[in-house]
Amino acid sequence: MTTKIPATIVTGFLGAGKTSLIQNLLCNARGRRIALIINEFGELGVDGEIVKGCGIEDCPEENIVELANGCICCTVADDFLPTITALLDRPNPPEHIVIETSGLALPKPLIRAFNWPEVRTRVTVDGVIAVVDGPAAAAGRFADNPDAVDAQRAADDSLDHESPLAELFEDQINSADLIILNKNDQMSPDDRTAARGVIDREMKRKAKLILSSFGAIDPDVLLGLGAAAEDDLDSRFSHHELEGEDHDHDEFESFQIDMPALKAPEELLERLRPAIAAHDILRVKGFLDVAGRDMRLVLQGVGGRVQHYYDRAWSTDEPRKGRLVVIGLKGLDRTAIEAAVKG
Ligand SMILES: Nc1nc2c(ncn2[C@@H]2O[C@H](COP(=O)(O)OP(=O)(O)OP(=O)(O)O)[C@@H](O)[C@H]2O)c(=O)[nH]1
Repeated sequence: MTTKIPATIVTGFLGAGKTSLIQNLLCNARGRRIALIINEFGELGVDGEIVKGCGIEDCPEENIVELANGCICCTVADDFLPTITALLDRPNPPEHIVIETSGLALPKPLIRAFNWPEVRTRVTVDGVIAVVDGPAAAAGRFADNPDAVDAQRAADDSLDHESPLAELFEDQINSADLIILNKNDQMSPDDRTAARGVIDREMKRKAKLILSSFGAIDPDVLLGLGAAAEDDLDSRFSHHELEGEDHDHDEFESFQIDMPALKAPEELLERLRPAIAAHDILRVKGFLDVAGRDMRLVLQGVGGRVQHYYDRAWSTDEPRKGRLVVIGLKGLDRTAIEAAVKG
């Protein structure tokens, strides 16, 4: 009998901390040969670039495969299956595969893909890990707006739609074998109770919950769950399945802004923060060129929280191009946002 290669699926909403958790996992892999498949919603592969920028010894660049520009759940057959098959066919295949789904992806179609004949005999889903942005959950970001739901039902009582964020949250945590309540450093005891309350309310199956900051969790806890999730699909509730699995992310959109060189990061932050609030931008991330600095500036915005840091020197063979990806609910005013951010 051949042993199947274990695969771990990491899900969770935009900015919850999936990449941070995976970065920590790879840094502490202790010699395990892990391959990483990263999927992003925007065209620009930011997460893959960030992980590669860490130069983790145990995870050479060829072990990081990016699937940008779309959600893995919608491109399973075209993108995901060929990618994983190519990894398995390598002369020296990985010992473990980690898949970071985009923050907008539904995990269930991806888990289901592990039942495809060409994959089923060779890989098993060792576990689905859902990362939750603790402060956002505590603040009610993923809860339904009861007034909006009631108004929708009043207009059409066949509708049972929750907010897109609430639906995704429910689908993601109900697919999980392990839930990571992240950003613990930003939560008060009351926040922690509130965030746990939101999760408990939405959970329809049992999953262990662990608190973390920056996803710093021992790999032995994350890997080796032995869940075989592909055999256990029925216990993993999904809204979109009830609706016929048709899911084209039409509730969300993303676009890219090419940014000129900045004089200093602060000038951008002063423009960005009000733009995020005014346009209810869910996520901004990317790289920036700061005049007179040899280092590339990484910018990360999750809701109203914006962070920035220099991650590595620009290499001589790459253009010093600033680019930001902006993600929000459908209907973003691209022109106004671009004008506000560029200044
Ligand atoms: N304070 C704090 N910040 C965190 C924590 N985890 C992640 N972050 C920050 O939150 C931002 C988003 O983190 P990522 O790890 O990129 O989140 P993600 O889920 O991969 O984001 P997407 O891929 O865009 O969906 C970054 O600025 C992180 O540094 C945490 O535990 N505490």
